Amino acid sequence: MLKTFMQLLDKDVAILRRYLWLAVSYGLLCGLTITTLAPALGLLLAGDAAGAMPWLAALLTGTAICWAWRRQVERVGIRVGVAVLQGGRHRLGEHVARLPVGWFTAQNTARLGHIVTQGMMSVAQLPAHVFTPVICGVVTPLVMVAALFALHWPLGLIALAALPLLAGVFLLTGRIARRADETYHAHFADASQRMVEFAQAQSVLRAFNGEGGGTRFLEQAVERQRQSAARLIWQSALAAVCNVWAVQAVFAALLIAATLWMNQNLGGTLAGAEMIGAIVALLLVGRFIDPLLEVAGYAEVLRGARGQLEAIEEIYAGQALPETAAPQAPRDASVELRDVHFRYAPDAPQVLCGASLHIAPGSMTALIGASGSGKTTLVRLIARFFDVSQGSVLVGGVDVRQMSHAQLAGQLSQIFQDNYLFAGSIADNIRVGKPDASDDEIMAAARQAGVAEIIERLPQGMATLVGEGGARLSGGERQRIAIARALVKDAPILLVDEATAALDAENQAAIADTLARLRGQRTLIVIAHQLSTVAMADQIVVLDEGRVVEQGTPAQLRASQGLYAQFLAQRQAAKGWRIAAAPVTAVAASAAKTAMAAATPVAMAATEAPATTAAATDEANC
Ligand SMILES: Nc1ncnc2c1ncn2[C@@H]1O[C@H](COP(=O)(O)OP(=O)(O)OP(=O)(O)O)[C@@H](O)[C@H]1O
Repeated sequence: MLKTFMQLLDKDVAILRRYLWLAVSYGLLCGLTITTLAPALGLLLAGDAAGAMPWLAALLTGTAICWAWRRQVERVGIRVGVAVLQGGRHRLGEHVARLPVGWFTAQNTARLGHIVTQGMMSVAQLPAHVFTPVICGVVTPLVMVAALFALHWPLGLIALAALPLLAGVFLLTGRIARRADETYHAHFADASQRMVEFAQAQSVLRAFNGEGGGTRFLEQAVERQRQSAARLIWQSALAAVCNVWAVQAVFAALLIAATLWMNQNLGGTLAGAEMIGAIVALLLVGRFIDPLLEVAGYAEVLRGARGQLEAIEEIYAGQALPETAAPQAPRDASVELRDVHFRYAPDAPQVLCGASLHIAPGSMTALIGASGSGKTTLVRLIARFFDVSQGSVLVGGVDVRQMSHAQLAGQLSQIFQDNYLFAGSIADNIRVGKPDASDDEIMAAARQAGVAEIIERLPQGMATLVGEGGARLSGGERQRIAIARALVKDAPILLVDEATAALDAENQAAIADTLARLRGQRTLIVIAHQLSTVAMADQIVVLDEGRVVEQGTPAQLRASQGLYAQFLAQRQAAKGWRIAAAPVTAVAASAAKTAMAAATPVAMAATEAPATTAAATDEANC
């Protein structure tokens, strides 16, 4: 628990140490103050009021100091909580930002959301509201054990033996409810994820609702959450009752021992001082039990918080991609893959099996292949979303693992299918590519990406708000803004996933036009879906089952009668198309026209090639 707190606080950890020191010394002070009751009461019962005065004065002073000390403990506890909320979220965010993109599964994303919104708040409240009474509830009885020993050693012995016994009971009951707690949190995260999915997938759900409940997944998740919540409540109540019973059992044992001692005195065998001692001991027993009851009451809260802290620990356990201590600057805008093997997880099938290719600076490369052949994975590896399992990826002649994150990011711009627009204006979203871009630069990128035509139609132009995730725009408009954002960055290498499936012909043409304009200015690596794009490439790379099976100019591949030539022939047979080996400028100029006229994606053709699935792409195939 403390380790996670220290991780969250990092440089602010000194405040946690100060808090712990204050809380422990507060517990000690409380214990010492309570024990002054013993001589004070003893002397008063013996009729020595004058002798009791210094002890009563000590009791009063101790109480005043305890009160002031407690205020100080709480103040510092609140500062720890504030530091957790302010710095902890930030540090967790920094850690998560360094994790490979593969970490962001739906489950991890939901868990992160739950931690940042709810978990962090509960954790931040712990020092001020939970740790103080718990620390005090552990330290104070320890001091009182010494006092009980001094009064009557059998009582001290029972009290001492009770402490590890109670700790054992608390741990046991904590373990019983812990599994229920873990299940509840897992189901809570799942239900939250399903809720978001439900909201986002309304169009799909409504389209299929008649067929019998697309909401089934959400209903099942909510039901699982309800059941696990009921189990958690039941088991938590049971644990709380067991804890209190255990403390009451200790109280009963001490009471019996003290009463027996008193009975002995009533029999007249012991002196009056002993009798007074027994009465004082009874009082101390009561004060010994109070803090323990408080700890028992907080055991459930602590267990719940432990679940949150463990979830934070799991996030911290995610391994960031290693950064080199001696980064090397890229020499040019080339890209090279050398015998790259890759799988998404140790037990997952191999996705790339010895892929090698070289992309010259300033050239345009079209990646094509059947669905699942590894095109997106290959591009992700160039951007170092993950590290290769074997082989190497070089950007500008330098292994991406030997470059700093900033150096690599400075070389690359990306336009992927899942381009996300932030809630803000069109200009804000374009500026994400280059935060210090001038208005002229933003406008130039907007023009280049065809955004200028969009803003002309909008009354607020560049200041138009796009909504969360760009929800107020069409798929094509979002795509163009994402292109402008990538262009304003002005990186020498542009990675493009030509997501045209959801775009209309006009937008497809705009994208094709943009690519044509950029040709020769940057190194373009395009997962090509349009035959027009493929045709304007300097080089085509055909992937099949994670391997580069063909590589060359469009003319060379047509002539080689391989996979590329096959699907070209299929397309031509189906549509009567002809991809002319026209000069590049002519192709570029006709790109928009081609896309408008035919718009048959390469991916479609590629799916007609021998089917490739992740399951088929296993070790044996590599
Ligand atoms: N995050 C991931 N975790 C595990 N496996 C993945 C992940 N992303 C992709 N895969 C698997 O890797 C294989 C290659 O996927 P990839 O997306 O690279 O193919 P692709 O050629 O781009 O396909 P498409 O044209 O359909 O987009 C597929 O079998 C896919 O299931």
